[in-house]
Amino acid sequence: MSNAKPLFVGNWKMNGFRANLTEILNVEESIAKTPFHGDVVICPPATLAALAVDALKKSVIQIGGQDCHAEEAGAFTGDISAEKWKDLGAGYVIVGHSERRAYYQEDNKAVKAKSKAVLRAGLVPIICIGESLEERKAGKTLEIISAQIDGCIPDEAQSAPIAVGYEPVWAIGSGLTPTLEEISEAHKVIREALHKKIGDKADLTPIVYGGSLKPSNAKEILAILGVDGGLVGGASLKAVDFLEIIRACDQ
Ligand SMILES: O=C(CO)COP(=O)(O)O
Repeated sequence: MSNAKPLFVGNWKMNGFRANLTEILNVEESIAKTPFHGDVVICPPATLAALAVDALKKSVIQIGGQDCHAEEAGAFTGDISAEKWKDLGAGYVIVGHSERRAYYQEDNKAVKAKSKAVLRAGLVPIICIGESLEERKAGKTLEIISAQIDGCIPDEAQSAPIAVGYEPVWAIGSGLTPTLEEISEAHKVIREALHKKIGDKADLTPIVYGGSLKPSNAKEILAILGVDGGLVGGASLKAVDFLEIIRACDQ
């Protein structure tokens, strides 16, 4: 942890059906009772987002988008702008996820434009960064993640809240995670790079870890200084597992 408010994000990706929302509702009460003073966000597929906002209206769980278009509106078939997420009642939007970078060729410049759009709409961007396996093997991890922070964080972040997700690409969905020392080192470097971009506000910005985070490894990873929560994929689809990860946070 750092001085930032803890944040847990369940990124369902292109998974889940209505039934999964019912499951979340069933454990929502437990999340509310958990002695944890952070934010909990679920980012379901767009088809479930409106249902999720309604179902979770009175709950402590907020809804987020998984991506957005950089423009406010227009002829962009299939896309969703940050303003649409805001209109729906979402509080957050994930931008720059490695799957978007890999499958839709989104580079740091595109991620910066999307981050700007989310801030323009008055929402919190969860800006994702992380090295590939090749970059880690070549000893370039710290250099890459610093450059991603430098390239993705817009000036507007100096005066509005953001969150950063550190997700080593090779750890996503693989069951593999970096060592605790490697995670600690990465978060330290990310915070330093953030300082250069947004000054002391970096100390209050949640930097969350993602990549094969699950109930069995959550406690040790969340105990690392500078890890302010989790960005959870697979394990967030099982509400009880997501709850257990949140409970592993010592706040
Ligand atoms: O990509 C992720 C969350 O955005 C992490 O996915 P997993 O938790 O399934 O590894």
